[in-house]
This record gives sequence, C-alpha cells and structure tokens, in this order.
Amino acid sequence: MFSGIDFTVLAGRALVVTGANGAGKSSLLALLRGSLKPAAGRVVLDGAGERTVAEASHFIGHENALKGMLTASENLAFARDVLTGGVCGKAGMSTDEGLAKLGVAHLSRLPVAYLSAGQKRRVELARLFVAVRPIWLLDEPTAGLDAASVGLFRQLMRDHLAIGGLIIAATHQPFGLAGEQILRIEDCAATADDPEAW
Ligand SMILES: Nc1ncnc2c1ncn2[C@@H]1O[C@H](COP(=O)(O)OP(=O)(O)OP(=O)(O)O)[C@@H](O)[C@H]1O
Repeated sequence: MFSGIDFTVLAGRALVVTGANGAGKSSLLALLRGSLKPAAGRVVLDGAGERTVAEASHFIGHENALKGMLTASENLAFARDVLTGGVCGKAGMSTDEGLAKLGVAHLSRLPVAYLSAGQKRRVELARLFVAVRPIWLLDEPTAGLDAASVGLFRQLMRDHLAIGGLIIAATHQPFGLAGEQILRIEDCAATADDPEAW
C-alpha cells in the first residue's frame, strides 16, 4: 500500500489522486470517508461541526450504487432519503431536476437495469444534486462517459468548487480544473502537488 501521505484541501479546491492500478487511490478514498482505518495517521475535517467526513460527503465509487429493478427516479429518491437523514445533509434538487442536471431526465421512469453503462453512470452522478453535501469523494467519476458528458461533469465540478465545495477525486484522466492539486501515489510513497506527474 502507501505511506507518507500528507495533504490539506481547502474549501473551493479539488485534489486529484492519481497513480497506477493498485497504487491505493480507492483505498485512500476509503480511509478519508472512514470505511477503512489507517494503520497510522489521521484524517481531520475542520469547519463541519460534529459531522464526520462520511456525514459531510458524497461518495461515488467506481462501481455504481444503483438497484437495477428500480427506476432512475426511484434510485435517486432512495439515495436522497438516506443522505438527508438527521444532520447529515439537506435535500437538494428533485430527482427529475437532478437527472436533468446530468442530461438524463428522459430516463427517469426506466428501470436502471435497462440503461447503458454511461447512462447508469450519469444517474449515479445525479445523486450529487439531490442531497447537498459539501465534500465530493469521487472514484473514477467519468469512467464510461462520452466526451460530451465528461465536459458536462467537468463544468458541474467547477460549479461545486465555485460555491465553496471540496472535491477529492481518484482518476487516471486529468480534469483540468483550475487550481486542482495533484497527489500521485507511487509505490509506498506519495508525491503531492506535482502537476508534471501527468
Ligand atoms: N478489500 C481488499 N482486501 C485486501 N486488499 C485489497 C482490498 N481492496 C484493495 N486491496 C489491495 O489494495 C491495493 C490498492 O488497491 P486500490 O483499489 O486502492 O488501488 P487503486 O489505485 O484504486 O487501483 P485502480 O487504479 O486499479 O482502481 C491493491 O494491491 C489491492 O489488491
């Protein structure tokens, strides 16, 4: 795995985590949201009151968290209920508005099992908009998206940063977000803020 990772990400900024297959990008996201415990070190979240990173975050894994027999709209309604319980988040857009944000409003009433890989991914990403959470933890968010959808999602990330959101994304492709920090995980070490690493 990795060691020696030390970084700070401020509100309104993005950190792009890159590295070879198996370097530990997904594992780092799991550590950040608390689903894995670090052997050493800690994750500190400032300015979120009593909330943990998990409670303040959306997590989009590299596998979609969608139920095939539920429609796109039903999947989002379920996610919205789960993500807005207690103090953990407030409701955002309606499910149809969230799907429209990703350009898939016309798929709202279809069971997700009938959708293409890219369409499923766009439904998954719509979750970011039906509940309001300041931190987006994204694992290969644009995998399977066509060029137009990648461009659309890049703009949605910019919009989130512009309102003071924070994004940490594992990816093999640069997003080209202004001022994005890059953390390259290499064998048992990490090099931070190295834009030439691409
Ligand atoms: N559940 C698990 N149990 C044991 N080892 C695991 C588990 N998940 C991942 N690993 C190991 O941890 C290491 C890092 O995996 P991780 O998925 O974090 O890599 P990654 O950088 O995200 O890779 P990729 O680019 O292929 O998605 C790998 O060697 C992998 O085999």
